[in-house]
Amino acid sequence: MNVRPTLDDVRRAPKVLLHDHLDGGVRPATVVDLARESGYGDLPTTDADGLRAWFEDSSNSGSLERYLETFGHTVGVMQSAEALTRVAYECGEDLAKDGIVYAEVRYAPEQHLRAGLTLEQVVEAVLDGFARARRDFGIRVGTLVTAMRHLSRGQSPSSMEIAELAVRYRDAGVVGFDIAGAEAGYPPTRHLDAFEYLQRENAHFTIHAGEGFGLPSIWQAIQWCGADRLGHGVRIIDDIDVTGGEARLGRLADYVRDKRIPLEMCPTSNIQTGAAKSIAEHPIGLLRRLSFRVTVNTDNRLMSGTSLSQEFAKLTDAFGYGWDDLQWFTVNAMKSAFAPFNERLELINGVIKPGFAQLKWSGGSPLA
Ligand SMILES: O=c1[nH]cnc2c1ncn2[C@H]1C[C@H](O)[C@@H](CO)O1
Ligand SMILES: [Zn+2]
Repeated sequence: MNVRPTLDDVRRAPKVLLHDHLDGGVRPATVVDLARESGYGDLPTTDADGLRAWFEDSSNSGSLERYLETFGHTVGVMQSAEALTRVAYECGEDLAKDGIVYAEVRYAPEQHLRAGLTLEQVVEAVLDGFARARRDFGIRVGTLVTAMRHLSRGQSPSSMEIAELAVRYRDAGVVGFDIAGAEAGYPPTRHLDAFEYLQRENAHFTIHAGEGFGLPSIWQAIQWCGADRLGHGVRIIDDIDVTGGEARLGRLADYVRDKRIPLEMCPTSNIQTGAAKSIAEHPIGLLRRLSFRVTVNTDNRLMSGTSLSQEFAKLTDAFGYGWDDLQWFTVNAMKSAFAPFNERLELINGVIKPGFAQLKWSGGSPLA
């Protein structure tokens, strides 16, 4: 019997999330609280429901640059150690309640220095919030520190300083590094020194690439910078020719698939920024059929009004995915995580596979 999981079923499944921004997942009520406490006066409204709607509406422009403008408000209220710890703790709680067992959450430390915190204080405040969430909700969260790719060269802190931060805190819960921000006009190679340093240090990193810009960005991220994973990577589709019914892969797409380079796909976010037209037309359908190493992610739960379970439920509706597909995406994500091998193995064999087995045989609701 083929069984299609409902949203409630998906929530119960042990899931893995690799691409989620700390400043893109703040609870609207917390943004309001923190604005009041810190005297931040620029919020478009101080009504939490109104603010939730404002973030979602403002993020639907079809442009990555406009989408990114909304972060001014979340970053604006995350300028103290207390605020950062609270946001991280609540993030851990929300992810755990969505059934996530392992997550990697990213943020740009350089954006949280306005009230006088040092980079180290920012990192430690966030780690503290996630450590508390682990104690209270059992969820394991590794953090990625992000450098903003559009900041001018030579500016302080540089992407190199953020990379050094990742290495300094690698044994304390920072599992990797990332670059984010506007992609067009800001190629990954601007930060080559940081990526080369991380490679020499045997450290992990992912790069937002193939979202707001196409194949050259993906090519640079992999072949110049040595990215372990691609943030989004949706535009790899431009290197796949599907005319005539059979998919023909170009050299770059072939390489990405052959090397099992993980794609951190974020369907709803891609529609909001114009990287994909609709869920039904999202490249994830084809890429999954072609067995790329695809993972499913949220990107920014606040801006997209979403959760990982909702992303899976949308895909299930659009592509008819069943439990086997959901487990495949989840195991892909766990295999691709920056956590140590033993921890990944333990979660796959001890938590994910038994959890899905139980749901498959008892929890699923039969297809109508
Ligand atoms: O999807 C994205 N693409 C590029 N940059 C992004 C995306 N989502 C969030 N960001 C930026 C805005 C945040 O302030 C920053 C760090 O989390 O990363
Ligand atoms: Zn992102």
